[in-house]
Amino acid sequence: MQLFPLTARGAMVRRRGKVLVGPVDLTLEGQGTSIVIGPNGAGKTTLLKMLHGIVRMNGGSLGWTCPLDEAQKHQAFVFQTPVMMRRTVIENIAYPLRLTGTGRKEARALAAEWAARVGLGAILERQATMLSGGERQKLALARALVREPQVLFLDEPCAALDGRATREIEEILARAAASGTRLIMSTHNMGQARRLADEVIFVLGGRIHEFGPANDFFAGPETAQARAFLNGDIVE
Ligand SMILES: Nc1ncnc2c1ncn2[C@@H]1O[C@H](COP(=O)(O)OP(=O)(O)OP(=O)(O)O)[C@@H](O)[C@H]1O
Repeated sequence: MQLFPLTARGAMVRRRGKVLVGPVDLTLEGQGTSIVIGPNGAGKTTLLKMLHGIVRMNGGSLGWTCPLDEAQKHQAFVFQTPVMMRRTVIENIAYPLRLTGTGRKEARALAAEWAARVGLGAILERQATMLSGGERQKLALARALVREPQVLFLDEPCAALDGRATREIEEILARAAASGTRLIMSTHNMGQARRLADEVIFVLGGRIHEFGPANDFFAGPETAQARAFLNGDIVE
């Protein structure tokens, strides 16, 4: 089943009387990698969670080509600081499959396969809570990808990682994208945005300020705010 396009119309998240995101009008097609950028506090995290359907909206609508609960089954989300279960690496990766009814043996076989793909094949039996930041993020990616989601949302997955771990994570993401997984990801790292983006969503003050092909955006943003942001100026 093809979930896309994802369509947001006047979508809005408000908390304590303050608009955090919106109104957002956006249509995302089923191809490529969308990178969400913007200043601190612009609403990137809230936007991703809203699109994924895990924050309550206070207005507008969000729709896939199928009902939201059906669409949920084909989506995954990787958080900036993923939570590890107090179990082994392989059990953490197998867990989402077990939840959806896959038998133990098959779940473990698939988990081992994904662990190897993300470079954790040698530490299957290690306690996940003992992993380094980079290893945790790789585990989180394997745990998300093992379900073969159509779309993977990622919120700053490399924020706390060193260069090497960042490069390894980018390689995993590039492979996922090449095999057809739709990525929608926020980052503070403009180098990373340029490397991974097919399309850019520039968020400012909770709204989508610019949206379009990454090449166009980086070659010549349309608005003064986006130009200033790319220059490293403070943008409010
Ligand atoms: N549940 C909440 N209640 C009230 N305010 C919130 C809530 N969640 C987020 N905010 C505020 O909403 C704004 C947007 O937050 P969000 O985390 O989405 O931005 P961001 O662009 O991801 O920021 P950063 O780049 O710093 O991670 C911020 O001012 C934040 O403090």
